[in-house]
Amino acid sequence: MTDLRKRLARILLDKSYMEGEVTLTSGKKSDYYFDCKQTALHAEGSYLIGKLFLELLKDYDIDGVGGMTLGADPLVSSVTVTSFAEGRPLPGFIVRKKPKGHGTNQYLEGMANFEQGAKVVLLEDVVTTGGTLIKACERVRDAGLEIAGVVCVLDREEGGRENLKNAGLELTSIFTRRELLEEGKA
Ligand SMILES: O=P(O)(O)OC[C@H]1O[C@H](OP(=O)(O)OP(=O)(O)O)[C@H](O)[C@@H]1O
Ligand SMILES: O=C(O)c1cc(=O)[nH]c(=O)[nH]1
Repeated sequence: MTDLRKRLARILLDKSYMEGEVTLTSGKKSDYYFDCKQTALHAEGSYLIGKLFLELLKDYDIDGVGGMTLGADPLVSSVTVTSFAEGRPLPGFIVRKKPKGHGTNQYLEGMANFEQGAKVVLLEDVVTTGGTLIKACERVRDAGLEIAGVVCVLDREEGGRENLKNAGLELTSIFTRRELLEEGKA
């Protein structure tokens, strides 16, 4: 797994890291940004994310994974495909930012693969304040699922872990920002 982490760190730093002033989802300003989708939609990046998330999930007794669109969409697919290939099939679901508005008018997509009370882990690409994950968790609980954990590719170490803890959620990450920069150097 060390080798996989190193390879993922290189792709993240190469494809996803950018410097320059940006406004974040929370409205905060930052002088750097991780566009994680560039890595999650890269062939090897997608493979590595699936493998490393599954490794983080190996001790979780869960029925599936999900996450808030759009960042989590490719992550959910990576994990479902990899889980099948590795003999531990985990279905996935996606949480919409707004209810569909017509047809089923639902927030969650993919629910035919889940029963009420199913235990799930929510996936996230980048955590800054944790606000997106907290909102996703509310919607998932409202739909009758149980949250067994929250995991992300990158924890920017800007208070998200603490905010999630205050909301009763323990964050696990493939990388903290510090770890990513260390791994990328070595
Ligand atoms: O921890 P937070 O402060 O909530 O910030 C992190 C969120 O911000 C980004 O999503 P964005 O809102 O840009 O939406 P997108 O994935 O639809 O592009 C990212 O994908 C996370 O979901
Ligand atoms: O906080 C955010 O909105 C955010 C930060 C970041 O580095 N990457 C991202 O996709 N969102």
